[in-house]
Amino acid sequence: MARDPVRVLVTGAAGQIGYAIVPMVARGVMLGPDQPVILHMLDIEPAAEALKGVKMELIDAAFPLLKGVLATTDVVEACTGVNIAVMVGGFPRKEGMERKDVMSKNVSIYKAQASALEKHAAADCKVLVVANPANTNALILKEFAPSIPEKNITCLTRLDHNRALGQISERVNVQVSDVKNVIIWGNHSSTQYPDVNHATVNTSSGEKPVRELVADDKWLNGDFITTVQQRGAAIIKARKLSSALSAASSACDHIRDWVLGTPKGTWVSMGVYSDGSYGIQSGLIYSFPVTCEGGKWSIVQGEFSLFREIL
Ligand SMILES: NC(=O)C1=CN([C@@H]2O[C@H](COP(=O)(O)OP(=O)(O)OC[C@H]3O[C@@H](n4cnc5c(N)ncnc54)[C@H](O)[C@@H]3O)[C@@H](O)[C@H]2O)C=CC1
Ligand SMILES: O=C([O-])CC(=O)C(=O)O
Repeated sequence: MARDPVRVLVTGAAGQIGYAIVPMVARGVMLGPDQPVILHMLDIEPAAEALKGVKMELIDAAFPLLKGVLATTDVVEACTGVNIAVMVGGFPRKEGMERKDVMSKNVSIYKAQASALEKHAAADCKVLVVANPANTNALILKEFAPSIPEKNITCLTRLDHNRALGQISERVNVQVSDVKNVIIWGNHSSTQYPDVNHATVNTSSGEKPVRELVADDKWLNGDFITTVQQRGAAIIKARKLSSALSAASSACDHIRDWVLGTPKGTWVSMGVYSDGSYGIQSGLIYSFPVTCEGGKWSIVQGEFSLFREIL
């Protein structure tokens, strides 16, 4: 029997990440090849024409899984009945800025959109905040939408996680799909801590620790960390625009694993509300290693004595 479509909201849909992510959602990259979707796309009035153009292209692409497209500048209409909300709307930083420098502009958007989501989204709506500063925007959304369960509000640090996997795969010269269990701790900002102390590489003779294969602690404790922390700035310097295709792809990874589950023995990094694990203040939105099952995430516990020492 055909499945009911899932309604996926993308805010800021006329922007760079929006333009990259909506075809991914429509093609099944986010929710799987058998899951029909209805896209709700929100942007603001000055981008209304561009948003119309994105809708036209989605129709022209004739995606078999795409069962409807709503393109609107009305936040209530956009949020009504959505099961998944990917919150990209906001302003990106420019070269030389930190992500917190867009805080005053973007935080007010999340305050305003929280109540529309709270009142009009489906009761079990899963929310992913992408717009920067992502942890803060998610925290604001959580504070201003108190009836959305805390567990349903997350932010994107999967891009940092994927960047860490990419750096290790380049360094050891293995497929990125053979590297797993890096961890991004903290904020999606230059203060994050990319941790490879429990990461492994799948080799012909079994799983080997990343530290053993890289065999260069100076690099792992130095340039590796700063490269991941500063990758967003490096992309802005090179492209004169912030990362978009990798952000869109990582946002799909985040939602797919949350909804469909993480593979056995694998964890991923998600910005989630802290329950006090690892001594992190309860209620903050913080990136932890998580596993997902049955549409729920859980913080991986008890494996990381080394991280405790760092703290
Ligand atoms: N968490 C992460 O890993 C990443 C986060 N980002 C952040 O994602 C955000 C979007 O980036 P881009 O797509 O490159 O920016 P963009 O400027 O290309 O697109 C943003 C879109 O949001 C729209 N917008 C502005 N205010 C809005 C509102 N109140 N409601 C709905 N839409 C609104 C704009 O009109 C624009 O179309 C930025 O804050 C950026 O820093 C970017 C890359 C990675
Ligand atoms: O660096 C930025 O401003 C965009 C972003 O969050 C990233 O690429 O990680």
